[in-house]
Amino acid sequence: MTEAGAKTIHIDVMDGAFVPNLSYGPQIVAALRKETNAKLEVHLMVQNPENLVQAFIDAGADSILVHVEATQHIHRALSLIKAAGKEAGVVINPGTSVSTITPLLRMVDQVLVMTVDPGFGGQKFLPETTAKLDLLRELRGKTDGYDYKLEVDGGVNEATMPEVQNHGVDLAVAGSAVFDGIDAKKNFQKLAEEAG
Ligand SMILES: O=C(CO)[C@H](O)[C@H](O)COP(=O)(O)O
Repeated sequence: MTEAGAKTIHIDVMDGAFVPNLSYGPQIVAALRKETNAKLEVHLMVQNPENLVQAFIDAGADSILVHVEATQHIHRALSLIKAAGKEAGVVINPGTSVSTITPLLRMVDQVLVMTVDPGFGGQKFLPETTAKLDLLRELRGKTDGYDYKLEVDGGVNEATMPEVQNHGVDLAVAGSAVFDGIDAKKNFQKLAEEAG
């Protein structure tokens, strides 16, 4: 993917508890770190992410995203990431409103708005989530100290990319739109070209 021009690799970590699926741990991040200088963005879909952030920092993550729904100590999780000099992002599921994270917006580098319920690739984009992008952009525009990037994840493909771009996203995660089919490099380049 980096040969195709990808600057960031989004790594989905799932624990089989916060989401009904299981993926991998920090070893995969450490292995990738040895192979690439691309930005490694770790999306922790795990319960109590504050217990795991250090392991992913040690493995070489550049940025760590934690779900507000996954912990009673979201401020602690984000503080640990920031204290290590890494980028910190907060993630909200489709059923979570922006007001849940407003006390955190000053401390984050990124807000990831899930455009599907997390757990599986290949799901259908939920258009009702885009109102949150507008609100987050509006808040960022009018509030001193809000300096986060806006990101979406889930169901992003050639058909939905223009829609999320209309809502002003800075970053979009694409899974199946890139990796389904026979030529992931070509898929990525097509999507990146469309995004401009
Ligand atoms: O985090 C996810 C699943 O838990 C995302 O949905 C995934 O990263 C993107 O996959 P796709 O582009 O196929 O929807």
